[in-house]
Amino acid sequence: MTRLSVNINKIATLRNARGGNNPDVIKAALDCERFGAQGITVHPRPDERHIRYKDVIDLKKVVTTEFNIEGYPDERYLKLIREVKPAQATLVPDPPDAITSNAGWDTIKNASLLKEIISEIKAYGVRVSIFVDPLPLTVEGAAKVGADRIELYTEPYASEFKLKKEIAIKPYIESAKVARESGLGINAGHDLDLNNLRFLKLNIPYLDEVSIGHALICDALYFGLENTIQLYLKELH
Ligand SMILES: CC(=O)[C@@H](O)[C@H](O)COP(=O)(O)O
Ligand SMILES: NCC(=O)COP(=O)(O)O
Repeated sequence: MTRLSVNINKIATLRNARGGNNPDVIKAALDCERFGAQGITVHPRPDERHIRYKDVIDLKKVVTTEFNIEGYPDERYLKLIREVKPAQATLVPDPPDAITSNAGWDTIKNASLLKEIISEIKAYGVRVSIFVDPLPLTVEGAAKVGADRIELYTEPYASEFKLKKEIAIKPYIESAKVARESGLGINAGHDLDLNNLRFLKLNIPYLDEVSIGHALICDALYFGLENTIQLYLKELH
């Protein structure tokens, strides 16, 4: 079964736009779970443009599905992981000024950094996933640094999907095969939506989890949050 983890960053974007507490991020997370989400993902960024570090502490108290915290492993992120001990920490190589995530880790160049950080986080009993491009050698590198899972960065798939989906999916099939042979779990995320999700799932049926935020929250503006979550779940079955 492929779990749907809803990334609620953009709920926090809307909340922060007016400085109050509407929409309420905690309520939105609980509603996502009530509507069928099998996980909640957040990506607190250093500038707190959307999810704030305090949101993460508050969410930990109420989230009952898998809590996945994404981020660059700087000291503030590691302190948060130590304190919150989520089900999963997803390490992303984003610089602080990145408008959004736009690349995976170079698991060969960053091997010693990742090895040290991953063993620290795993010592807290937290599963570690690392965000990677769909490159077989990079995936092998993820296994060598001790990751439990990879998260395949799916923006290239999403942008090429519209032109030639059979070509767009190929590196992901290859990388998922290497991941499976290396004993890694397989997550995927970034720019997944109602148009491209089913084809990804059909071609990587053993996908453990997809984390979806931007497109899902945009869809919810038109279809409602409950209906939208159900629509995304249908694409995974
Ligand atoms: C790692 C990943 O792909 C998502 O966390 C994405 O970075 C969402 O971040 P924003 O919501 O800030 O675009
Ligand atoms: N890891 C991907 C994620 O959490 C959400 O990415 P997006 O759907 O907002 O592009």
